[in-house]
Amino acid sequence: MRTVVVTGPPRADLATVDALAAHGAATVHEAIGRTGFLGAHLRPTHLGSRIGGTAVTVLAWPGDNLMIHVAVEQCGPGDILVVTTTSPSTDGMFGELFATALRHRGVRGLVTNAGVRDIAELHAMGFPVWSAAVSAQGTVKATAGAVNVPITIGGQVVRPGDAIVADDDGVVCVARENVAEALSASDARAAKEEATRAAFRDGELGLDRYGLRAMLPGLGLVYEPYEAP
Ligand SMILES: O=C([O-])CC(=O)C(=O)O
Ligand SMILES: [Mg+2]
Repeated sequence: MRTVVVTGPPRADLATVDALAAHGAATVHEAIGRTGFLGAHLRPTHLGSRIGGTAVTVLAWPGDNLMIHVAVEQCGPGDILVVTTTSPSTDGMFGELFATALRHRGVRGLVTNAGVRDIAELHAMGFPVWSAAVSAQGTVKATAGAVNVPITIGGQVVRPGDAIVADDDGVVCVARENVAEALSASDARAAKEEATRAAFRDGELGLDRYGLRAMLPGLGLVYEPYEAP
């Protein structure tokens, strides 16, 4: 494979990405029409992080982390490194040394559908990582791949400079040209959910609030409404 390194992709506006990330992955995913989700197989190595940032993408060979070393130099403040391999691999190609180098450059986290390691150290550092596997298996540094080309994870295309929102619910990608629109849709969804939350707090049922009760007979559902004592 020919190595492709593109410097300085057009990045989504970071202030808008930050506002988007505050809504969290599930809200953003819903607000943009249930698209952009990178898949339930990507899990955080430790719970409790919610980050947003702009993607620097890596296409590496399985069992080979050379291109992550190449990519580190392309990363700047507000970026999130997003790594895939040319064929499936669970090898631990990223760990606390890379996290240390990325943090120095202002990178906010790592997303990969391959494997990572040094979980205790990553946790202690508070460096957020989402991966498809955890593995002590080491990797070589031998094969050229690509940095900052469009990649695919979970059927979702991630282009350099796209917005990434990641938290305990998983990872969502928003195309960089759609970030402002995604933010207003997420703001609207959050306002709607706040009103629903207040109604639920007061005892209103989803069956009534969403107009579902009228549908039930048509679905053949026979039920007795329950009157709480
Ligand atoms: O160096 C490696 O091969 C990956 C790793 O464990 C680290 O980044 O700490
Ligand atoms: Mg290590």
